[in-house]
Amino acid sequence: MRTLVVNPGSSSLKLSIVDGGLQVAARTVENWDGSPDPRPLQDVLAVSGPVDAVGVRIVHGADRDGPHLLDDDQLRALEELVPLAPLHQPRSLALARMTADLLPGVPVFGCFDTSFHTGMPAHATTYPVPREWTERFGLRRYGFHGLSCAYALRTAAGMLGRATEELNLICCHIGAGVSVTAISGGRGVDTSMGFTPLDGVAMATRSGGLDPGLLLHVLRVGGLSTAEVESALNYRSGLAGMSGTSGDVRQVLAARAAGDEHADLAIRVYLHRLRREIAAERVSLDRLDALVLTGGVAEHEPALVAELLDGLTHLGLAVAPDAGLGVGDRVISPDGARTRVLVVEAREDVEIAHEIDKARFAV
Ligand SMILES: Nc1ncnc2c1ncn2[C@@H]1O[C@H](COP(=O)(O)OP(=O)(O)O)[C@@H](O)[C@H]1O
Ligand SMILES: CC(=O)OP(=O)(O)O
Ligand SMILES: [Mg+2]
Repeated sequence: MRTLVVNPGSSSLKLSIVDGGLQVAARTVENWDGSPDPRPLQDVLAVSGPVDAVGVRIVHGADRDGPHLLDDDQLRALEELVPLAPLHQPRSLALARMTADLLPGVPVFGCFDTSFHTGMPAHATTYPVPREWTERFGLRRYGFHGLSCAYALRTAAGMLGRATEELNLICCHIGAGVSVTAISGGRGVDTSMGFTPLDGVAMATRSGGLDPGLLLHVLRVGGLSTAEVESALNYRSGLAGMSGTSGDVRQVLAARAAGDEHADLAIRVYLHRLRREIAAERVSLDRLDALVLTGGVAEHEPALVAELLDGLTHLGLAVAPDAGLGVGDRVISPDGARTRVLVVEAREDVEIAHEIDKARFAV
């Protein structure tokens, strides 16, 4: 079965045609401004020819477990989640509508970042706020990057020769969005992103978790509107906000190498928060088999990965001295290490096509 996968991230639009688990055509728009332009879709379809299904990555699916056919009712229901993922949800829904128009008669499925985390225990999903708020506002930790985690888990299991259900992993997705997830029994058991993908560690342009008192202070003394605060936390924080350079790790690293002290501090904060979160996720696992690093930064910045791991030796994590030279999915921990460290290419496209194949076969 041939599937067109549409993956709108916060910094890029990734289009991929997957057939039998393999990518047969692809098109990536880097530094994507979010405009729903049909041309990249038309280009990739011109290369691949007809497709049997479309899979759209949708970041917020609330408690939806597995792919859903995106009919008008589903799209309307998913529209209600826009305020909980303002960077992603509108883009995904616009693209779902556009592909349905471009490919009449081809089923369009939504596959959700949240599905992998729907089995999280209540002690990980519940916020310590008045119970009345939890019920009235539907507050809970959802977790995101679940399609990436599911693919990383399947790949790690293959690399380590173990069944997915028996592996205990920490998966760090380090792209424009960054998250850390504890995985056990084939599912997420705790994760750094929360009710929204703004929580957790520092990201390219997002702040990650903050002291709620800090936000109250800024609102009280700064006279800022909700929209101004939302925009600052989503687009002008994280690496971009701290460095004043860019949210792109490549540019911040270049500025640091040129002696820029703000870029240097930004990288130190970014790594410190990642290490803190990795240590925090460790408490949800009775044993850690492997740390899996995935996403554009993990895949392409071996020196930064080595710097990250340098501060994690107390968790039994280390990188082999010659690890930086590898490409593709690889083990980077030293030979014989009890806890392995893996770098796995983020392939949400392959995972989405896999989920749709499974769902259609089950019908
Ligand atoms: N050689 C590289 N190619 C692409 N991205 C890179 C490279 N080196 C570092 N990166 C980082 O990876 C980030 C993109 O990661 P990716 O997982 O593709 O993001 P997303 O899917 O969240 O848009 C870029 O912002 C950049 O900082
Ligand atoms: C959930 C999320 O942050 O996704 P991305 O990294 O693609 O922006
Ligand atoms: Mg991504």
